[in-house]
Amino acid sequence: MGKMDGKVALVTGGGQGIGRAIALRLSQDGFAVAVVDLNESTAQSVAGEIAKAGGHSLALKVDVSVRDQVFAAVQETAEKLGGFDVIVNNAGIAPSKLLDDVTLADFDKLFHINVTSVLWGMQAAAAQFRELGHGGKIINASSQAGHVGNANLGIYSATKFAVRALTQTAAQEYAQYGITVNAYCPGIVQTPMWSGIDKEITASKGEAIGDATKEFGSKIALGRLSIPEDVSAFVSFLAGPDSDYMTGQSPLIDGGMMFL
Ligand SMILES: NC(=O)C1=CN([C@@H]2O[C@H](COP(=O)(O)OP(=O)(O)OC[C@H]3O[C@@H](n4cnc5c(N)ncnc54)[C@H](O)[C@@H]3O)[C@@H](O)[C@H]2O)C=CC1
Ligand SMILES: CC(=O)C(C)=O
Repeated sequence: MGKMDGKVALVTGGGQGIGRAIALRLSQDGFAVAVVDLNESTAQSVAGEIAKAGGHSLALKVDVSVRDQVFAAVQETAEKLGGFDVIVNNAGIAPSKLLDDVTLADFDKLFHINVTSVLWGMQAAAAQFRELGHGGKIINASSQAGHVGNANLGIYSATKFAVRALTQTAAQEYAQYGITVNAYCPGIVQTPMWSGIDKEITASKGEAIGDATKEFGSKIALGRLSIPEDVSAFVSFLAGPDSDYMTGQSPLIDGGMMFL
């Protein structure tokens, strides 16, 4: 078993991609893990992987943009897994569009799923930590696109800047309760989300599928795209005791893409 035996974590968007890797890694670390996703079957499949490897898990179908559903998921997790110590607000979407083409419906959908959800997750986790009488860790998904505006992904970038703002504010407001709040900011991670972005951007420019990946990829100092496990290793650090003196931070895990 792992260093975090007896602790409980909830991971949103845990059914695939980065969230799946985080759920599996936190389980390896010893956490009991609630795998939360809008897609019930992928959440169940990841919970099944955890159980097969000898861990404890729970799959929950939740739309993270709906406050009551997020609060109910945190409560159910605490009751069924026997505590609550870490939330990873990872779920997100990344449709690409030029700014000129963005509608109010596009804007609202992106902000509700990528930002409002993080607010609900932080509120629900902080309330649960206080009810249980201890501190905890809140970990949010931002992006390199939360440090620099990305062409074709303008509103997505705005949501990820907003996640950094919420992370900094929550770190200040929740420190008095022993709660730390940090974010992770990956570059390109090879997941279904990134494949979708490449397809949309290349189609809009009349390029071949894969060209957007080549263009972004050529800027990575370490010479390779990242995989979900590059991110989950960092989230493991944020979820464990070695990050206890860190709060309000949103570091890049981008292979050196941002300083080139
Ligand atoms: N893949 C990449 O290159 C990067 C991703 N990120 C961020 O990392 C996070 C995870 O990304 P990926 O794993 O690549 O995405 P993905 O699209 O592969 O997986 C996202 C998961 O979130 C779930 N989800 C979407 N909307 C939901 C909702 N309303 N309620 C509950 N679950 C919902 C989906 O069903 C899916 O399982 C996102 O916040 C993303 O913005 C950040 C930087 C780079
Ligand atoms: C999707 C995303 O956040 C990227 C490519 O940084």
